[in-house]
Amino acid sequence: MVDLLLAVRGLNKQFRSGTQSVSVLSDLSLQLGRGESLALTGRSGSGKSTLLNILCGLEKPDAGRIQVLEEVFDSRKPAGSRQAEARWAALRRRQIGVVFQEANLMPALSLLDNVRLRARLAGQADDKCEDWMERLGIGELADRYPDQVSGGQRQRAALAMVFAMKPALILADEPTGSLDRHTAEAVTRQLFDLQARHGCGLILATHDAELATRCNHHLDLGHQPET
Ligand SMILES: Nc1ncnc2c1ncn2[C@@H]1O[C@H](COP(=O)(O)OP(=O)(O)OP(=O)(O)O)[C@@H](O)[C@H]1O
Repeated sequence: MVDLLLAVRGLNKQFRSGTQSVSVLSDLSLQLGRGESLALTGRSGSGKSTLLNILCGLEKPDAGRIQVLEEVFDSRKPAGSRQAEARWAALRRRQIGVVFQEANLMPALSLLDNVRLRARLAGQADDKCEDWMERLGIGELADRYPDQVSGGQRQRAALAMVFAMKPALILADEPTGSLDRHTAEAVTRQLFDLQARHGCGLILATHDAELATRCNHHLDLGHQPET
């Protein structure tokens, strides 16, 4: 039996703008085991990024229950919101690695120091950071600062940060979205290779149908109601 990493039940999320209410996620449930991968697909605006944000605690659902490892967040039994935020922050520091569209790099640190910092914050050794950067094809850019490299290179640095922290779960929003085909293929290989070696879970949002077929599971958010 697969060891469960993530279990989501009855997730609902609406956004309100003025008098209008837009339902983005409606009664959504999913499960992910250790070592499993899930592709989130769906038209633009179908809620992929919103779901990823909820799964790492950066966005609050209106209703639903989320279990990540041993931590449970249940809208019916709201703990103090500060306490819940602290538990989410601890998960993001050590267990959940996020690669979002806007790479989260510290502008005052070189790419390598960004990766090293991420490893240390997660309680990992930082001696493999240069190696991760090499494997992602940005080894030569180690001493550059985030504003001295391209968007795709920043995205790969963000991936190196996630690899260095050795999380239990990786959440990636269009991880190859700004890369050319050749680089995207190399980065994808590293991502799946890491996942297989460390047995972590992977959820990725993508518009790339071929990338989605490489995952164990596939969830199409396109059918979610719009209003
Ligand atoms: N803070 C917000 N306030 C109001 N509406 C929002 C907010 N964030 C997202 N939305 C809306 O929620 C819907 C889902 O957005 P989301 O970014 O999750 O979609 P997506 O599937 O990731 O899109 P894409 O493929 O274009 O990245 C969209 O209609 C978006 O406009």
